[in-house]
Amino acid sequence: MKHEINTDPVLQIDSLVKSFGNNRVLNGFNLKLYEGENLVVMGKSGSGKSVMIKCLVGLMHADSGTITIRGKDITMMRPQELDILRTEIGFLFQGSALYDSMTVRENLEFPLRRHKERLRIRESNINLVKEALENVGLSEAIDLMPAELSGGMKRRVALARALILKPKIILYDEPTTGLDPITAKEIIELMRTIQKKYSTSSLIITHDVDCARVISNKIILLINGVNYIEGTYKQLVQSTDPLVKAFFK
Ligand SMILES: Nc1ncnc2c1ncn2[C@@H]1O[C@H](COP(=O)(O)OP(=O)(O)OP(=O)(O)O)[C@@H](O)[C@H]1O
Repeated sequence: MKHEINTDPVLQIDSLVKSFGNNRVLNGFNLKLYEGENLVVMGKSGSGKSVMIKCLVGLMHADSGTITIRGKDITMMRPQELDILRTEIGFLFQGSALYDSMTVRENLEFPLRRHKERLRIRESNINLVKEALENVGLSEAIDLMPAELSGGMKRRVALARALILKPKIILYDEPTTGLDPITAKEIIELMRTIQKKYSTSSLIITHDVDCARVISNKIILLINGVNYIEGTYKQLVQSTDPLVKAFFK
């Protein structure tokens, strides 16, 4: 792992607390994502992974704690500032979330239209769209509608859209859910290729042990609202703790 020496995390969560009534979902959760790292967060269904992601992208307010992205505390940010910071982060959500009424090309142009000028990106939209589709091996799909794509192709297009503004951080929320094992492997390979090509830092939420094994530099298990344990896949898989073992059966 190439980090933790003389570098600040690109993304840091400190003592995050979030309750819904009496249900304390996050109870002092911490996370540090370093440059070029693939950090996987695993947790059982209902453990608070989505709540953590929602706090991270500003869709939900935490009760307490701080979230720092590239040195800026987002919990103190106004919506406009947050919108700008979001352009530095690519998101790949569960279910791909493409706009069904737009072609692949229009789906990819969407973030460009919103942010290109402010980001001072000079390249033409079409070149950026072509480059992004090339990166995910789908150049030929440029004029198709989402309904004409398979689940794996949709995930690739969503990944191309997440990459089009060349973000330094990518958040993957269940990137392989709903895909057959072969397509899931292809997506994992693609995530690795992209990480190498653009030196992105990735935070990956997944249930998929195979995905965690292949892609992670480090894994955090979110249990009872806290980082129950952190370590490499090798370290965690050797744990004798029944709570940890349950993840790697
Ligand atoms: N808006 C909300 N209002 C009330 N409770 C909520 C809300 N959002 C989430 N919760 C609760 O927070 C807990 C964690 O939910 P969350 O969706 O983060 O789990 P998860 O780890 O992402 O699960 P999964 O792996 O199934 O997606 C659950 O008990 C859920 O009921």
